[in-house]
Amino acid sequence: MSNAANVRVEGVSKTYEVRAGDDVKALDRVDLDIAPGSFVAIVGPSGCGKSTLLSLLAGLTPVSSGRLRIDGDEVVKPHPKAGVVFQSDLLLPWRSIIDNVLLPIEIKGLDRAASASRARELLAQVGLQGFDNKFPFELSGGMRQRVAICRALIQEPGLLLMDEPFGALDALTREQMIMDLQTMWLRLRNTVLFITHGIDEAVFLADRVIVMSPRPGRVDLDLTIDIPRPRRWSGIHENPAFQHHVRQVREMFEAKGVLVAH
Ligand SMILES: Nc1ncnc2c1ncn2[C@@H]1O[C@H](COP(=O)(O)OP(=O)(O)OP(=O)(O)O)[C@@H](O)[C@H]1O
Repeated sequence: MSNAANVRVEGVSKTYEVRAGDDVKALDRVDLDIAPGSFVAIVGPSGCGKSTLLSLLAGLTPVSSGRLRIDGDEVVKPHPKAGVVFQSDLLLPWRSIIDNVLLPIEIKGLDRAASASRARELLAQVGLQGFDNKFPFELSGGMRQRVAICRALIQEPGLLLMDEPFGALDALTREQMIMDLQTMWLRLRNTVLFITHGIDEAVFLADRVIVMSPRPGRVDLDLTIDIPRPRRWSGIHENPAFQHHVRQVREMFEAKGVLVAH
């Protein structure tokens, strides 16, 4: 995608002021420079500030200090180039599938009719042709999450921010979605920031895996994953490069006491 965005995180800290004297420091001076068109996964223990980082980049929460930039623009509100997918699909139950996908177009006051065929095309690409006029309650969890991804893609985001998008799915559906996401990204080549608890899905999908420390989150490890693409999930666990990178992440978690070695 020619509009793939560059992301810069410059010394970003975030403290939530819950009540006086009881502040929560979620992120501590995080620096990241994400090249346009790269797929970056962020893994880290629960509560280390992964979702916070994504929410800051989405322009939904202000930083406490430091600076975030998307294509050079300081992020102070949702950036027009960024699309977001959360763990829960957040579809509107009273709108049909196609109307859910077209929601961002309506919000931006763009021409709905002009985008309807693109919406159908996106739905077809994720195996949902013919579902346009169904409603969210008629779809499975995996199908709904595909719709949420289409809704983010309708704006052709140069930056796709994904917060544990497959966390709520069963193992088989998750596997299929991981493969589908790779296929989609190989076609679009936009910049993806993908947050996950799954070390295997991070190493499988990403060009770069960022490992964060326990709270307050900092960057502990920045790994380049150079396994050729397209990668195949079946058999990946026997791939020596894959095993090596998974081990590197696990060893960092063990060193930080996040995982206990047996
Ligand atoms: N709106 C908020 N107000 C106060 N504290 C918050 C808020 N959002 C997050 N926190 C706190 O900030 C810390 C980081 O939370 P965050 O959700 O970013 O972590 P995470 O790494 O995404 O966790 P998980 O992997 O469990 O989803 C946690 O201690 C959390 O309780």
